[in-house]
Amino acid sequence: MSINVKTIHLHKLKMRLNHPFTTSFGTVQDKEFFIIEAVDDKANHGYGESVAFSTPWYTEETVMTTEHIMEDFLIPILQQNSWNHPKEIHQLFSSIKQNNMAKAAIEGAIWDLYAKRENISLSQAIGGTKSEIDVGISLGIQPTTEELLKKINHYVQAGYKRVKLKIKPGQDIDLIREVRSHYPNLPIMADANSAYTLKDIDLLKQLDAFDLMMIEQPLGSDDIVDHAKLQKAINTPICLDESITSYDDARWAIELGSCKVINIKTGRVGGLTEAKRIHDLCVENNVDIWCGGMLEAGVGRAHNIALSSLAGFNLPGDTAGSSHYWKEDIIKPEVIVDNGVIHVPDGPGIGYDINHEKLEQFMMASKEFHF
Ligand SMILES: O=C(O)CCC(=O)C1=CC=C[C@@H](O)[C@@H]1C(=O)O
Ligand SMILES: [Mg+2]
Repeated sequence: MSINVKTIHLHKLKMRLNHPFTTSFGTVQDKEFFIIEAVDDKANHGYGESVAFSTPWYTEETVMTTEHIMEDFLIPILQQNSWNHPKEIHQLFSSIKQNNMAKAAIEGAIWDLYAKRENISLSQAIGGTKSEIDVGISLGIQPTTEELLKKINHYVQAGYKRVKLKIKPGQDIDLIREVRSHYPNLPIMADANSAYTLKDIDLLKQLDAFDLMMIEQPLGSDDIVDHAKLQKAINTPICLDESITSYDDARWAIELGSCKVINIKTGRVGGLTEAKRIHDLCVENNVDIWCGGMLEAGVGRAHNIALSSLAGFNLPGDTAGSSHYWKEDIIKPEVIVDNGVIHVPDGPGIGYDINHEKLEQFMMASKEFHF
């Protein structure tokens, strides 16, 4: 059955995070992004969310490049070509290089629309089987170690299954040692967001003493060669984030031995279809996987929950509850974490309703494109 899209809306929103999020390369507090709303001939509404930040510090994309690519290239491709299933969209968009977050935002709205037309959940539509997913918490760099320990305590009490700490040169070994001394058995991981080079190998070797679950993206954001050298030299498993932007990136990294874990984010890899291919590849090769986060609002979070319901996601993801990020989210009900677990919704599509009042409240602009 073909999907007869009538309109795509690009709603631009701005929402303020409860707490500024600081990494090795900057701080985010006000998040601008797009909610993509695709409407079909039967008045079904599918939703996607763009995850690029306002500055290109995580990948090359920004809120403005996302808008340009969606409006001037991706939506016209959908208007000018015939297609029947969301699985075809990643291939259809392949004439446009990179710009994966723009592609994922549009493809995500079409996946949700498809699932709603079929009256199945998004999880079911992509082949998910889990009814519950385990979640961890990602804590940005804090002003003091006392504040970090206070936050860790809060999330450990709430049942989160692991804690991810952001590290950077000067705030690494001592910080991890301190946290580990307070929590001898807590599953802890560290994310460096590319803050180190191979010259730091002796320092990175010291991490082996703290029994970390993994170290995420210690080296260059597009590197897999130096990561392979580092993985041979340290026991701590390396998890790649920024370096994996496609199925082929994952295949090459696995072949080279650049990592033992992959963090899959739909935005970074261009959508759910590619994310699922990477999932399948990791399962075949016994590579551990978990679902990363991009400080999403409710729509993006719901997509992450559906993705995490695929059987191969064997480690807790960065999909914390709505209230960790926002005073009020744009979905109803909000995402609730119950003792470290999220129950995967089984209603049609993303399984959460849009809170239209909140959507309007946070909307800065809106454009529509007719088919
Ligand atoms: O809670 C989340 O959504 C995860 C937050 C998080 O760790 C990240 C979000 C965006 C960019 C990065 O700094 C980082 C990551 O690298 O995984
Ligand atoms: Mg990361």
